[in-house]
Formats: sequence, structure tokens, C-alpha cells
Amino acid sequence: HSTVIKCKAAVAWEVGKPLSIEEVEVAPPKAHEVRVKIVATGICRTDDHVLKGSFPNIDYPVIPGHEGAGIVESIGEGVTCVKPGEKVIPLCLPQCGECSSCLNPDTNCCLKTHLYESQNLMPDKTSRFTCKGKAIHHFLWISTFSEYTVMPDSAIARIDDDAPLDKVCLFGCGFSTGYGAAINTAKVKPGSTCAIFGLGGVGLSVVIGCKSAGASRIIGIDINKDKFTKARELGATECINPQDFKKPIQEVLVEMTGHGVDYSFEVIGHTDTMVAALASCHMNSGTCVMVGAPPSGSQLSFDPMLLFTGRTWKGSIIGGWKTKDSIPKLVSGYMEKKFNPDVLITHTLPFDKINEGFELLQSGKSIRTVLLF
Ligand SMILES: NC(=O)c1ccc[n+]([C@@H]2O[C@H](COP(=O)([O-])OP(=O)(O)OC[C@H]3O[C@@H](n4cnc5c(N)ncnc54)[C@H](O)[C@@H]3O)[C@@H](O)[C@H]2O)c1
Ligand SMILES: [Zn+2]
Ligand SMILES: [Zn+2]
Repeated sequence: HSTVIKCKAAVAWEVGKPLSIEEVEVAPPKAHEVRVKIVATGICRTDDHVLKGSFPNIDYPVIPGHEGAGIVESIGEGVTCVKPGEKVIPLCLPQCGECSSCLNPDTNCCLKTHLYESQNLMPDKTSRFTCKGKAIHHFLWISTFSEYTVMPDSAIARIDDDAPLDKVCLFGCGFSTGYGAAINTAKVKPGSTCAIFGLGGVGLSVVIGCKSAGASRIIGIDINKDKFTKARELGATECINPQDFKKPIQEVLVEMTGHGVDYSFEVIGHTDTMVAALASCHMNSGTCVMVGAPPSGSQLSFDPMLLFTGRTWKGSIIGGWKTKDSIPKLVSGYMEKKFNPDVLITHTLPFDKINEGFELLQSGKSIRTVLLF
């Protein structure tokens, strides 16, 4: 299989332009790399950040996409974790299994990741994609908006042979991120009160996590009230729109709950809602989890009293999961009907309609669009 494959991919040539469907050449996997045929990929807000130029350290042209599922096409030298023909989910956060983070049971941020080096190229600083004679950058080492894509073997997990790829692609990012933020990062306790800022695909997955952890009050917050029906269906007990109140939303939440919520989650990616979410939790025992991606180059300013009185402020990447170990288990949990993120998929489109999928996200009409090759 040591041949170049020609296939379809969606390329972001520059910031602010829609994606363009191109024929690209995908080089064979090098040692410790895997080439995968992507069958389905979701569209996450983080991909939209790439198109808008608000994701840090991105070089263009780039092939975005990081919520995919597919089948191994070929493997490079030394790959032992997967074989051609096996169903897999590419991991937007790798797990090398050897670094001090991977060896520490309390962290999931592998040190051999794109987060610490160039986002945009493979670990050896080269690209496997070319288009019209130009090298095209990778995204998060996995670029799922390409029918074939290459990733390091630390960034791939084998999943159940009977897993439906058009559904479980959501485990590559959105569902795992939101569900894990509640279960692993916040460690929501039974009987507690939670507030979720932003009810998109990730925020609704936080709602699912809070509900399954036994929270008794789950307050959804969004400026788009069309998101409330699904939030209630998944376990939100109340839904509020900040635009319906004269007071800042943190004051509304403190009034609703007496002393603030036990756990708050920011799942939008705005600095003002990050501070509002912090101020919404209990001054001493409250925990606030930052899930929304901070805009590149942004700075936060907040009253330090918010932390001085004892609140905990945490960030969470991919739900705190050690990805290679956990994502296959999450998929098995789905096969056993422990949770059902299918309800987050509002649209399924052929891959060629990818820009339509982004318009649905931007206009607030979709939760998750899944694209099929
Ligand atoms: N931490 C991680 O590992 C990780 C993983 C995936 C996504 N993300 C980030 O999480 C965020 C959410 O992703 P998503 O795919 O669910 O996005 P989304 O666009 O589907 O959802 C965001 C929601 O926030 C709402 N919103 C916007 N402004 C608001 C405001 N001022 N007040 C209240 N609600 C508001 C929108 O109406 C929308 O429903 C993004 O920033 C994304 O980049 C982080
Ligand atoms: Zn994502
Ligand atoms: Zn590691």
C-alpha cells in the first residue's frame, strides 16, 4: 500500500474563506503513522474557529476536521495498535502512553502533542497532503475533512467492529468533551445543581453528563431559545436566555439558587461568559469548568475575589479522557445503550455539502451535522 492516494478533501486556503472541495494527494504513512479512510465526520465549532482565524497557531492552507470515524487503510512500519480494515476514531488529543502526563493517572494532556509544537504538521514537521503542487497543513494531526488522512499511531483508537461510524464519529470530540467535562473534570455529585452556558453539541453533552451523574437541578443558558427543547429532553430542568433579564446572568443564577450553583460550565468560548460562569458558582465550594475554546490572543480580566473566597476554576480538554484508553470504552458504552448522543445529530449531509453544514452551525439551526463520504 505504499502508494499515494488521490481523493476529495475540504481545504481552507486562507482565513475568512469558505472551504473548497479539492482533489488532494495523500502520501503513504511513515513509521508509526496510520492512513485512514474517513467514513463520517462531524462539524465542531472548533473547525469554524479555524475558518475564522481564531484558533491559535494555524498555518494555511489547512484541512480542518477532527470529529471523524473511519477504517484503517494502511499502516507504517512499527504500528502495532491497529490493522488495515479495522474501525477507528482519530484522536484530536493523542495518548503516547510513555510521557510523564500519560503515566500520571490524573492528567490527559499527552506531552507529545501538537499543543506543544507546530499544530499543523505531522510530528516530523512535514505534511502528507498536497494539492495543486502545494503542501497542505494538517489540523490537530488528524484532518478528518479528507476522505483519506494520515495520523500518528498515538492519535488513533480502535473501536468495536459493529459500531456505526456515522454516529460514533461524535465520540472523536463533541460528546466525549462535554460528557467528560461533567464526569471527569467537575466530578458532578448526585443531588447537585449545575449551570451550562451554551447548549450546542458540546454543551448538550455536558447536560447528558450532569444528568447521568445524578445532578438534581440542571440549568441551561443560551441566547438561542431554539436550543431549549433538546436541552430539556436531555435532562435540563430549567432553561434561561440572558437576553430576557436586565441583570447580569450571574446575578440571576445566584438568585435562582440562593448561593450560586455547585458546578458551572462555559461551553461557548467567550471571555465574558467565562467570567460570568465563574461568578455563577458558589463562592466557596463552587467549581467552574472552562470548555469553550478561548479566542486566540484573548486576555481575561476578573475580580480576584471570585477565586480568593475558594471557588475552583478548571479547564478541560476532550473531557479529561485519556483518549486512546477511554474513547473505545465510551463507544462500547454507546453500543450497550448507556448514553445516546445520536439525538445531537440534527443533520446528515454528503461531504460535498460541507459549507452548507457550516452555514447551519453559524445560523444556530443545527446541533451537529455529520458529513458522509
Ligand atoms: N475543550 C475542548 O476540548 C473542546 C472540544 C470541543 C469544542 N470546544 C469548544 O467548545 C465550544 C462549544 O462548541 P460547540 O460545537 O458546542 O459550539 P456551538 O456553536 O454548537 O454551541 C455554542 C452555543 O453557545 C450559544 N451562545 C453563543 N453566545 C452565547 C452567549 N453570549 N450566551 C449564551 N449562549 C451563547 C450559541 O447559541 C450555541 O448554542 C467552542 O468554543 C468549541 O471550540 C472545546
Ligand atoms: Zn471539537
Ligand atoms: Zn504522552
